[in-house]
Amino acid sequence: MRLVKANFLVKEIRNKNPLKVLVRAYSDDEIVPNLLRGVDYVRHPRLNKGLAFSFEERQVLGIHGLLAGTVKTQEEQIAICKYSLNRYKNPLNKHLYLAELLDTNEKLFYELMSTDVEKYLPLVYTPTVGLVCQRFGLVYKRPRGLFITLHDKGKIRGILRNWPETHVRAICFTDGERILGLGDLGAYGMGIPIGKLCLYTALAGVPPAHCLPITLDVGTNNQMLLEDPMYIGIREKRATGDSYDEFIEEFMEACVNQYTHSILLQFEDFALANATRLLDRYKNCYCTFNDDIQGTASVVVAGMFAACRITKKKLKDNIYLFLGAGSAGVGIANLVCDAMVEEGISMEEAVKKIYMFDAGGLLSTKRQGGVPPHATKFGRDMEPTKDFGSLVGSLKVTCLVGASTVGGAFTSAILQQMGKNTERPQIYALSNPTVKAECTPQQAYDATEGRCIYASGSPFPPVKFGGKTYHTGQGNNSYVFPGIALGVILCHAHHVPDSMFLTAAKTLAKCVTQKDLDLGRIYPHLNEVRVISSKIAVSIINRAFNEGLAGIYPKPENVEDFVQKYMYNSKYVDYLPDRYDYPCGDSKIKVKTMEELMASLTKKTKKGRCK
Ligand SMILES: NC(=O)C1=CN([C@@H]2O[C@H](COP(=O)(O)OP(=O)(O)OC[C@H]3O[C@@H](n4cnc5c(N)ncnc54)[C@H](OP(=O)(O)O)[C@@H]3O)[C@@H](O)[C@H]2O)C=CC1
Ligand SMILES: CC(=O)C(=O)O
Ligand SMILES: [Mg+2]
Repeated sequence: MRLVKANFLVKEIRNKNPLKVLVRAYSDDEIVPNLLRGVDYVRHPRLNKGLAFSFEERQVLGIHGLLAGTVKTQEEQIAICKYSLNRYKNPLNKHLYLAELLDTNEKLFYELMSTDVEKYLPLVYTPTVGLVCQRFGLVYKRPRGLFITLHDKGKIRGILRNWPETHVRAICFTDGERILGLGDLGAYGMGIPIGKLCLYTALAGVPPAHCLPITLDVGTNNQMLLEDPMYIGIREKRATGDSYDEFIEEFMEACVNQYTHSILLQFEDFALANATRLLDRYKNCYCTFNDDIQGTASVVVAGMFAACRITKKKLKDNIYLFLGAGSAGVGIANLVCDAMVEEGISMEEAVKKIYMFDAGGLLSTKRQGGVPPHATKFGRDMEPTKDFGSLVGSLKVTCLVGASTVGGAFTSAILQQMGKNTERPQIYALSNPTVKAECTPQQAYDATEGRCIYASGSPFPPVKFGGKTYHTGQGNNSYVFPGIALGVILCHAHHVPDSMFLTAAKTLAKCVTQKDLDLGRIYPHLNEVRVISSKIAVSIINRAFNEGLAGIYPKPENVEDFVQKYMYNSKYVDYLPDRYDYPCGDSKIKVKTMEELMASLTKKTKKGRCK
């Protein structure tokens, strides 16, 4: 929501004092709050500017005296925020400071984020968000999203109506069962949709008012939480079977009924048993995607495309071994196959280049219990094995992908073997948060004589090797899901097919510069991500029109402009534009300066026309 124009309606002038006015604020796309008093501009995080209200604004809004006698620019305020943040040593405290800022001054929060995304992202997202979720009972202060519990069955639409924003365009929701690599955190998982949607705005400029975080509280099987006095969710074992499915079904329908069929529904951090099943059920009838399956696939394939420029090979020239054959692992494997098919080999040939491992060992058709249904495509007709390390050597793996939640699983022996298999081994340690990473970049560089191409799900400090410093990149879906969402929202896409994730991967890979590659990263600098998101959005909109999936007509003449115009601007708005159109009684006052405004108001009040 951008306040482009603020029209002030005189509602009441008490004691003939034209400065005490009640005002009504309009925006370009909605009447924000219907009737605001001046003080609401200070109290409402969306409108608040702190000490940046000019003296004129303070007079007109009747807030003079509520603020200290100095006017500070947004830039000066940012400097104070940075100073305050630096004083906290603990990331959780830094997060709490930022959350407080968001709750009091939304624009200042997003403007601060925009000054250094690389620095602030880890505080609102992984790894700190993992800690936030684990402590959510302590962190929780005020509603930043909706909790819908199993006991609300039959009333979900009514709960959606309670959300105060009317222009919701995207919902990110979790049932809290697989929060990062931390497992079942039940209602404490709320930190994830809040964090993800914060990135919609910070990384892709989707207006905050258009985003709704939701936790579907269906219970938890985490005994520690069930016994935790601070736990904020329902104290029941997780619902399963029909009870769970009916609940999800009602939720999906309620969202569409409340916000129309073009509402974007992002599944986040569902456990494997539900993630693929629900995506398959809903992807062709709702505008929906699963970030862990599809978003992750997109970012990893982008990294692989960029890595091709280093290895001088194609995707089809690699042998891939995955540790973890869950939502992320199988999602990536499927998209890599699609990309290899585009390189000219058959799907059958592509699948043969991929080997997958889960907790039960190699996905072998001969193993006891067979291959899980979501991964049957990757079942191998090989002897079962649980010896991951030996497979790395015997298969001559060139690309190692970790999405297992097992921190340190890529031992130095495994990494050394990767260095023997190929000149430039690719190592993706994707599990989050940091402690769950399959290896650190330093370990990967040390074990491969600095020859590896590395990416991790969570950020790591720079690597020192052979007298050089490398800045490895973050293979995290945050590079793609905000931009994809931006495109989908803008063109009212009917669905979000896998092809869109491949499109996003190609767009992201093109943004990687030679300088990035030289620095050791296969992703662009995070501080570029807003521009990248807008490029991804453009490519998604073009794809939606090409595939007949766009819900708007006609196609905008200039898609870049179309995207830019929508994107949220975190700079403060001047609430007193230089020409007021000031309805008063049955006539309008047209003035250019504050002095003219005051003079006109006083004149009209004396005549008794503006009571
Ligand atoms: N970087 C990024 O952008 C993203 C990172 N992730 C991270 O990836 C990790 C996995 O996520 P996701 O796929 O959704 O989770 P899932 O629960 O769907 O899958 C986990 C997989 O890891 C396997 N696994 C567990 N323990 C072992 C073990 N000891 N040895 C081998 N395999 C094992 C599981 O096997 P089994 O089923 O047999 O138990 C399963 O196949 C998480 O840490 C998550 O944070 C996820 C999405 C995005
Ligand atoms: C990044 C992400 O989505 C996850 O770790 O689940
Ligand atoms: Mg996730």
